[in-house]
Amino acid sequence: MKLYTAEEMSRADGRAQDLGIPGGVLMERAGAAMAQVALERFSPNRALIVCGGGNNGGDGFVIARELHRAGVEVAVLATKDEYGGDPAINLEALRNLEVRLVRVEEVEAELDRADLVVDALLGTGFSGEVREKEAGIIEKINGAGVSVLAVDVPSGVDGGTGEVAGAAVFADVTVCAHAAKVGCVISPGAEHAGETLVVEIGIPPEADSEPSLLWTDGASLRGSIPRTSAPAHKYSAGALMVVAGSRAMTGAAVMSVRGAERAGCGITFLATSAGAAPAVDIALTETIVYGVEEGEFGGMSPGAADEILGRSERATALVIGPGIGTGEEGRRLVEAILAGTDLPVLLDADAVTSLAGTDALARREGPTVITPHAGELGRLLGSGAKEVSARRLHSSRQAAHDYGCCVLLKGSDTIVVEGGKTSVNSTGSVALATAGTGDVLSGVIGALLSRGMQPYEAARAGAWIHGRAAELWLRETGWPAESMVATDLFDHVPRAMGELL
Ligand SMILES: NC(=O)C1=CN([C@@H]2O[C@H](COP(=O)(O)OP(=O)(O)OC[C@H]3O[C@@H](n4cnc5c(N)ncnc54)[C@H](OP(=O)(O)O)[C@@H]3O)[C@@H](O)[C@H]2O)[C@@H](O)CC1
Ligand SMILES: [K+]
Repeated sequence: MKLYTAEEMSRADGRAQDLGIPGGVLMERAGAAMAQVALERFSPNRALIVCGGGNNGGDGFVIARELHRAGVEVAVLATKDEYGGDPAINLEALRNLEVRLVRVEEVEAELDRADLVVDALLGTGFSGEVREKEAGIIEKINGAGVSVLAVDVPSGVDGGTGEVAGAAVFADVTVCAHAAKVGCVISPGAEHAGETLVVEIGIPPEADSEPSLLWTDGASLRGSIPRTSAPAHKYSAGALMVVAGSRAMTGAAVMSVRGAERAGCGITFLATSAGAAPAVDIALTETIVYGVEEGEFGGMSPGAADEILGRSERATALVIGPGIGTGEEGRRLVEAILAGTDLPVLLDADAVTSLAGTDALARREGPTVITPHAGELGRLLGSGAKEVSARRLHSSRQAAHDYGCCVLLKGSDTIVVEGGKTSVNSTGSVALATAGTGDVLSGVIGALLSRGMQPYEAARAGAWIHGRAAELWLRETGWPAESMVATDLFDHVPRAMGELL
């Protein structure tokens, strides 16, 4: 699937028109294809088409004409007094056909009778906060409990970022013209979009440009995972040092290491607190477990950094963070390890949190991936979880820029950013919203780093494999998503990875 921002879409549209394809033709094809989706998905009897003053509204007029032609009883709200260009032409056709045009005061009554609303109020020409009049219409649509098909992007969602500053339509299906709009796949816009579909509208490949955001699907990763070829030994297949766990959190260490094993590490080492080591050792048959000096709170003490660095001599990458605990000791330990190695490092969970307010990341020259969720990134940036959740694309890009590392922002729309590159992951399930899945992810990406993948590619691939493993578990068990536990992922990580080879 191709992802376009509003600017990229309007560039492609402009180039198509420069090539001699009239804008009206694009609008006609968009509207006709979207009407077809409406008919197939919803089999409506009575549809209300809500049309704004721009080309999104113009698409809506075409949809209205097509639904009318198919025998659907159609009512159209046109919010602008005077239309111009292609929308005006299509509105005129509706008048000639005597399609019912309703006033904004009649919207509530129409919503009561409709079994489908087509939201063609605002498209890619919108950003910021919806004005009062349109916000009122959006609230009525959301309150009506009627199925909603959104045209191109749910009205009120910023098509280029997924940000929602005020009122925004909640759609069941969003049908995008030519390319999926970024705002439909990044939260919170993604939750407003429902299912996102793309229809062709006649823009030729000659009009396309390289998108600034990549959709991480299987095809974009196939062949990127290094294979172990003969002659191989356990170190050449990837040797990962995992620095994880504390007395209170032994599971995090186990899950990170086991994720790494299944993602193909030749050998795994674990450094954990001396108190946690015996329990962890029993759970990790294939791993070399080092119980290191323990600090005050049952975690590893900063003084353990030298031993950990020494034990990492034969490692090809490190994972630091799962279950190590936050606080002063954790911070000093992480800083000391980072200062002592140029190996590729993945920092997760507590390690990310503990680096807030330090320059340890910005100073570091070795390849680095951080894998925070919104709360952890909020603490790191000093902006808070709410701000990160509202501006996920902006926040992950800011962190990648400020800290000069690869950032993987977890969520249903996992975003990976490094330098000028940004991607959004395509796999996953709500099943992953359970304790320990993040630890597994750190191990999977750590393994890929240890096997020689570059940070951005390792993070993209790891996120895809992790999400795909959850999908495979759901498919195989048929169990409710809520019943999955993180350890269920282990058996499915290899199969997910197998799909990329
Ligand atoms: N071009 C293409 O590639 C193709 C585009 N296509 C379609 O066109 C769409 C893009 O059309 P677009 O550019 O005309 O903008 P659009 O989304 O209709 O928004 C403009 C309207 O929004 C209004 N408005 C703005 N801000 C507002 C606010 N805060 N609160 C309230 N209202 C606000 C603004 O009002 P104004 O400020 O002018 O009074 C104006 O009326 C695209 O999504 C796709 O569906 C397809 O037909 C095929 C090819
Ligand atoms: K819309």
